[in-house]
Amino acid sequence: MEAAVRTNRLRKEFRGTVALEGLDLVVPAGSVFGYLGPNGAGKTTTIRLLTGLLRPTSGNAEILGLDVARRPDEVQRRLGYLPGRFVAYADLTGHDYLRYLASLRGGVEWTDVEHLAERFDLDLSRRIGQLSHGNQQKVGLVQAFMHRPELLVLDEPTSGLDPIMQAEFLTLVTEVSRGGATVFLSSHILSEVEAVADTVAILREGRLVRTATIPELRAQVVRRRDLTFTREVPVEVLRASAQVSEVRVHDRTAHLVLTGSADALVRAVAPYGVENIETHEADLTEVFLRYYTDETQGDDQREKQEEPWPVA
Ligand SMILES: Nc1ncnc2c1ncn2[C@@H]1O[C@H](COP(=O)(O)OP(=O)(O)OP(=O)(O)O)[C@@H](O)[C@H]1O
Repeated sequence: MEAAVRTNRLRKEFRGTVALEGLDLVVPAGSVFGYLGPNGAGKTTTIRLLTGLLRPTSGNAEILGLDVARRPDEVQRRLGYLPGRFVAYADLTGHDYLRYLASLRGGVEWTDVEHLAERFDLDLSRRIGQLSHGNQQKVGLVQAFMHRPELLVLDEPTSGLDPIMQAEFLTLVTEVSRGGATVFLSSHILSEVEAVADTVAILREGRLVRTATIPELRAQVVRRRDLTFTREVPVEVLRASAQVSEVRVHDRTAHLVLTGSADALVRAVAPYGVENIETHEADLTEVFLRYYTDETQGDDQREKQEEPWPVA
């Protein structure tokens, strides 16, 4: 598999603080890769290592087949990079600033800049210092995309954007990805990652805790139903059901984890007098948050700790 980004036991320590430990990442060329983790997990540190702005304590990173520490200039020329805190020259207009960057970089079609500014409803004639945070962020986005890079490394790109602009950004990511570019996207917003990413990596306390495709994570979403019966819970029927993987009983209510069809289950238990069905639709957020908080415990222990009802 061709990798746009590959890291090998990448490690970064800041005077006694280990920000990143033994990171082995492979980002397939042409993919949209979501990079997630709670505050302080090491996402920005990773991105600064990938873009050659920091030197690793040990290990290495390759971008588009180039060793970043050895060839930072070439890496930076070929990337599109949006830093987490985008700062530009406040006294320049968006137009003059982007012209300046385009002349430094070379290979920029000015019509691409104009189209991007139009898409993001960005007024290039205003001084950057007078723009709102969200509009400054748009200048950052335009400079990251304007030279049609093969790889985009974006640190919290939708920070400050309103929902319409967030949606526009996601459309742009999808378009460049269809065009063959790779997008490495760090984010706190799970829904946007879910909407565009093929693969996500979850980082916690400087370590990678999971890399998975969105369908793999979706398969972990637990569907729960609480069925209350008019008389005693038909425990054996529920346990024998192919639709159910877990049964806990409290009084006349069965708390279930569904693995199959809810309709089939309801038909199977209808003769036993179902009084009420409550649905708890979990979403991907629940899966992500499990990795953010206590992944080290593993699923078995978690189940035991969360057991508020007697197990049938
Ligand atoms: N220049 C630095 N000097 C000292 N410690 C640093 C430095 N940069 C980052 N750190 C530490 O490294 C760890 C990871 O920080 P990093 O900014 O990479 O996290 P993050 O995942 O990007 O967080 P956030 O989501 O809050 O932006 C933190 O403990 C942070 O305090």
